[in-house]
Amino acid sequence: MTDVGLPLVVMTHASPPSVHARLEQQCRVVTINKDENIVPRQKFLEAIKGAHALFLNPYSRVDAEVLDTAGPQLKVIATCSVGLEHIDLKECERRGVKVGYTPNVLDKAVAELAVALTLATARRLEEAFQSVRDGVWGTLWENCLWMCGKQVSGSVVGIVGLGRIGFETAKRLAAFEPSKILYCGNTPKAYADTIRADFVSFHELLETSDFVVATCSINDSTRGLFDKEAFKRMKADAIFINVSRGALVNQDDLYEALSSNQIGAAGLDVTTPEPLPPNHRLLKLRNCVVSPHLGSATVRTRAAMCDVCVENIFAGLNGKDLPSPVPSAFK
Ligand SMILES: O=C(O)C(=O)CO
Repeated sequence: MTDVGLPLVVMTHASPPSVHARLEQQCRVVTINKDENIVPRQKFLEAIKGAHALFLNPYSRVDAEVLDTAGPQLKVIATCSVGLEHIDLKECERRGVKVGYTPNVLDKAVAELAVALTLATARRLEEAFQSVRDGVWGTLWENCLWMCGKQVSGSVVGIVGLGRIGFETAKRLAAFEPSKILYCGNTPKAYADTIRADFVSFHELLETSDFVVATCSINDSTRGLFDKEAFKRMKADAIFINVSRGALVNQDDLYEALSSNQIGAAGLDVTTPEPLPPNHRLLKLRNCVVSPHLGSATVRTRAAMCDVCVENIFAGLNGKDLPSPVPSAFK
């Protein structure tokens, strides 16, 4: 049987075999890049010509050029992410191309990573592992403050943006018995009462928290939120964690704050750019830990995200409403 009459789905990345198999029941599937994280732009443009659906990772920018290149038969774009800043949503809407994304299914995985990064940064785990490899473990207890870090219990935890991911993160950190949980954002949230979190201003949160955890989404009002001014307001031993987007942070200001010990340490799962070049000056700092944007990177969560994408693609190709559409408020 020939599959030439089937709609063409172009995927930017490899996915679990079961996801492929489901798509192949109804579509022709082309995977652009099976090995590398980020598809080079030219390769992406070449591959999408004639596509009816795009199945994207969040590193593939969709703009007018992409939509022109794909052609007018393009019906649906399914991004395997909750972040949408790589897609020109207005341009898609203008052309009648539906866009679906993957909220909800990744909240818990990102929250677990936020907790892991918080603990790894607070307990200096990267330095600690390295000290064992370097054979300097022997100094332990010659100085009882050797390799000492901070603990969450008894500390003030501040969550910037108590949305779905922020709430899941706060719930998990609550189990460590912080003295207080604070949060800030546009409006107080009723569900914050279940973890006894207090709504405060951004400035009060910065000035009071021992741990400042950024989980808010990126938009015009949060871009560059963590700048020189913000770091100046934080406590001298504050720990800053970012699992949202690198663009929330002015990285030069963060570097200054960390290298001058204006704040204690930072744990970043997101940076600008991504990947962060291995010789970047942030990576030379003892008090900065960086993971390679692993928030949703568990086998189960990635499979769930891919499943949502498949459902969005099938619905879009069949002219139906997407089960997980981008809300019109985001456009
Ligand atoms: O889905 C996204 O946008 C993420 O960044 C998850 O880590």
